[in-house]
Amino acid sequence: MLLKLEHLSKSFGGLKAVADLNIEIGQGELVGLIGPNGAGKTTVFNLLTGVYEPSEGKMIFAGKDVGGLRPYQVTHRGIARTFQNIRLFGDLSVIDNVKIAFHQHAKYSAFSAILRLPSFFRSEDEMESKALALLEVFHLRGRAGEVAKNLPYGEQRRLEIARAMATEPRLLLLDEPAAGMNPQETRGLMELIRWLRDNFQLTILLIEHDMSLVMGVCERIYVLDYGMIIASGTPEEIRTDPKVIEAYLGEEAI
Ligand SMILES: Nc1ncnc2c1ncn2[C@@H]1O[C@H](COP(=O)(O)OP(=O)(O)OP(=O)(O)O)[C@@H](O)[C@H]1O
Repeated sequence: MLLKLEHLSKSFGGLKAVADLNIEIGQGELVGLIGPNGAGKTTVFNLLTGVYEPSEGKMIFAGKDVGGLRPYQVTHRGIARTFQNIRLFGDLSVIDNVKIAFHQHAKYSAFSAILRLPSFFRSEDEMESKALALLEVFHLRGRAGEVAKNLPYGEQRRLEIARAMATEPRLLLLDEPAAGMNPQETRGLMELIRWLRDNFQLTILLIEHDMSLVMGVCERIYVLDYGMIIASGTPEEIRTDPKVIEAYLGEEAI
């Protein structure tokens, strides 16, 4: 098991945003986390990445408790994320956005081996080649010199994932990666997510409201409502679960 959340809870004052959560994710799995607005999904990511400390419970990643670690320590352990609202260095070039992320990279990685690159980059040239190789993967190499904020929205989202990948994670957390994308961009994103998982020995946990993406790429799905898991299973099981339909999907989804 790569990630195990045991009785994880987070309270804000009287509000239990996450309540007694139990989640297990195996190496290489592609798992979805869905649920209505305010269900606690982003709070789970904030707990996992050290933004918040759990009120109760444990988070075991790669056999070690990551509860109470600072965000940079979590990155070093091999967990990376993207945000619901894109967070890039808008005034910097596309390639500089990636280079900055290299500085926070994790120790463990299949990344360098896959791109056939040495795992250490002593010179600026080496850093440049590694950044370009990564941009190539995300079909952004031609944009390397452009200012990040000038990219079309879908490309900014891809750049955000590229930056997360630059830290060489074992677990990638994607918070609404399809938000604001048109259907064609969403289809491209689905292919990219599958490709990343398959080629980087990556495990992916994603939050998403776009059901075509969730049902299309996830092998397993957890459904949160009021901080609690109300269902988990395959996309087919989730689609037809009466509790999920009532709390989230609505009758029209059937
Ligand atoms: N820092 C905070 N302080 C107080 N309450 C918070 C804080 N962060 C989240 N909450 C509350 O916790 C609950 C869960 O919020 P969270 O953002 O995790 O939901 P979500 O499932 O990600 O929702 P959405 O789909 O709208 O992004 C909400 O009621 C929210 O208002």
